[in-house]
Amino acid sequence: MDTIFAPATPPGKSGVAVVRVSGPRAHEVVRALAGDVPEPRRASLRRLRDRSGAVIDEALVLVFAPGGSFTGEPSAEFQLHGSPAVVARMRRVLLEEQGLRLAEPGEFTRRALENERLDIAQVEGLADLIEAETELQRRLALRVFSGEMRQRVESWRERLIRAMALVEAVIDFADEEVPEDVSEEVTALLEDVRAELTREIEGVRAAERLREGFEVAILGRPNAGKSTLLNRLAGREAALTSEIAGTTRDVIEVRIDLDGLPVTFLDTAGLRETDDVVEAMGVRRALERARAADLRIFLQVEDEVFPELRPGDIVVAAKADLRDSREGVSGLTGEGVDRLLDEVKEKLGRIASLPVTATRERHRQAMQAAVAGIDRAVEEVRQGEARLEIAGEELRAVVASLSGLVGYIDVEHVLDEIFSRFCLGK
Ligand SMILES: Nc1nc2c(ncn2[C@@H]2O[C@H](COP(=O)(O)OP(=O)(O)OP(=O)(O)O)[C@@H](O)[C@H]2O)c(=O)[nH]1
Repeated sequence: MDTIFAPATPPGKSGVAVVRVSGPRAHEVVRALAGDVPEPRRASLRRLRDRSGAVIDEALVLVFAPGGSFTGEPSAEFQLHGSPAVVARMRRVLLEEQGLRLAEPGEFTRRALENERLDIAQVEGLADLIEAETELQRRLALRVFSGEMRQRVESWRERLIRAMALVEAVIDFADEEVPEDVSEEVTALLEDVRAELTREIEGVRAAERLREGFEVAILGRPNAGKSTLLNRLAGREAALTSEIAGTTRDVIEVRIDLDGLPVTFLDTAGLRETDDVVEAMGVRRALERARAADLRIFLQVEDEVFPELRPGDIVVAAKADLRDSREGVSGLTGEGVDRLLDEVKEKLGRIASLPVTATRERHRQAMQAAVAGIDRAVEEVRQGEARLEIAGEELRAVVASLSGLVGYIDVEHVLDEIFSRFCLGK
């Protein structure tokens, strides 16, 4: 096993730059640079020197014993002064004098997984945590990272195994007339697990939105004031506005942190029949994006109707500043914008508040397969004693598919997907 190292902090100037080292030779490297190996987990100030004795930097050194490190290996962290020159010097010493290898993106985490310090769902949570930009994303990622998936899988497994044991007891003692009717208890256990899985599956879409961001499309006639509203939301001139109808032709996106909800607002071409080929393409694209969006805001100029309107969408009067009633929203003056945002928050927040741990398509598929397997098992049990053996087989497959959610084995393709997005030093 190679001993690897990587800067854990981004390149550039900073107060402190952290360089991590992990692998069998980590402590030996600390001794070579710092003169001794400080007590594990105690921050110790040391003068780091290269082989010639020249000082590299004065740094805090943190040593971790194999059982108590992130990777599960002997490891160490050097907290250097955050200058590009210090980090470059350190890097050269570790590469050339100590013969270490620069870690690949995600390699520390991969080792943590291989040493069973983390399960695969936690690795997914960690990836999301590093990517988290908003408060709700952080909370969701932390829940997954903290190992909640493993707890749930464990509780499903226990009940499934109990059901399997009951089924097998009947099979084993078939000749001895032990079998009282177990089908009721088995079915109850299975229905229980099934209900929880279904709830998780229903939450995946919401969790995915939370991870990747919600889309809210702004729609309406040309000149309704869509671009002006978007710019108001963005706090900058993201979209061109003009008194000429048909100004916006492509979809313009603005990403906003709406009290923890990651929301992308889409400004779209005004909806109208047009002979202009390019504008018509814009209208078509607007409608496509609006269809896929999580929520649509229709800016209403008069009392036109919107065939694209769906339940839950928002219709709001445009250019409130020109109206006697002052109802609606005005991108120009900002009137009604907070009210509109509250409504958006309320609607998206409802989607985002489901208490799920399943956050990815991979989880959904495994759970869906488990539900299908449970359904087949329940059906076999219903068919009577002769079919119990098949029911048992089904349940074994269900357990396997749920174990895969947190499994340590068979995860290569999952890892490649996750680690391709990891940053260096994690
Ligand atoms: N009084 C008033 N004028 C507005 C408001 N919003 C937009 N306008 C004006 O209406 C005109 C059209 O605004 P845009 O924001 O470009 O409208 P749009 O819906 O994006 O138009 P298209 O890109 O053509 O679809 C511009 O002259 C704006 O200054 C508003 O809230 N109040």
